[in-house]
Amino acid sequence: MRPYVLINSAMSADGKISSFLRRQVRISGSEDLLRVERLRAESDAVMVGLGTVIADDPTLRVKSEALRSWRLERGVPENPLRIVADSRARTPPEARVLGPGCIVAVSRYAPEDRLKELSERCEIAICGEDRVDLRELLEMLYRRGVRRLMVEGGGTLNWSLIEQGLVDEICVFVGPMVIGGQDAPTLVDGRGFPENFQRLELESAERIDDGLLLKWRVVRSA
Ligand SMILES: NC(=O)C1=CN([C@@H]2O[C@H](COP(=O)(O)OP(=O)(O)OC[C@H]3O[C@@H](n4cnc5c(N)ncnc54)[C@H](OP(=O)(O)O)[C@@H]3O)[C@@H](O)[C@H]2O)C=CC1
Ligand SMILES: Nc1nc(O)c(N)c(N[C@@H]2O[C@H](COP(=O)(O)O)[C@@H](O)[C@H]2O)n1
Repeated sequence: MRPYVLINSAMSADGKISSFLRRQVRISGSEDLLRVERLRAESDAVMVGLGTVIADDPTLRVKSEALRSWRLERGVPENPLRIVADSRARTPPEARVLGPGCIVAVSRYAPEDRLKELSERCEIAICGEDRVDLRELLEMLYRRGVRRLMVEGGGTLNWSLIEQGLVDEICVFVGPMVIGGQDAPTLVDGRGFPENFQRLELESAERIDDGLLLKWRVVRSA
């Protein structure tokens, strides 16, 4: 058993989630950021890959005091669990995502000294031989009570999850800009499907913040 998995992302009109500099680009408008904040608050855990930690240094916490109180009233911690997929335990010790409530998922390939240092700042979960085994990780999270997992990118992690059939829903805010660049990260990177592309079913399309919020359901092949 695994949690319900929702990818949330913001991309430019040309499908980029950042520029070729791979630094955080503000694509969402204020209304979309509020929506993302609510999605975080409604999730049991929020996950990113190491690439996003290095590029964006996200907190992955719920910033709104009202939403944190809303969670507490429901008997859950102020913030969802924060998960980083990081096969070789390269998360910088000063990364803002670390601290109580953070799990760094590593592979058995992760060096002992890095694990020792990181384990002072977060919980470590070992899943997979040379790369984080995402299915194993999701099953472990389910056993720990995670029923709804929000994935906040980037394109490499999104690809692995989609390729392995581990995603249920994709929410994308398409912002009013062109970023361009053949090396700029896109919503889904990785190797890509040569054929038999992952099919999606459009659930809704809504105009917000001078952009478009698209919600897609991932179609399971029979
Ligand atoms: N606009 C938006 O909504 C968002 C934009 N971004 C942007 O995306 C860019 C970062 O993208 P990207 O580098 O792809 O980052 P990811 O967050 O996808 O992290 C990728 C890394 O995760 C690690 N990882 C561990 N296990 C796996 C696995 N099974 N499958 C895939 N990856 C795994 C890998 O490192 P290792 O092999 O060492 O484990 C991999 O290099 C930045 O520019 C950031 O600003 C990011 C999030 C949202
Ligand atoms: N929804 C959304 N819109 C954008 O324009 C973005 N650049 C991102 N990036 C994601 O948001 C995370 C920031 O997290 P914190 O607010 O610092 O906790 C970042 O890591 C990306 O996942 N998202």
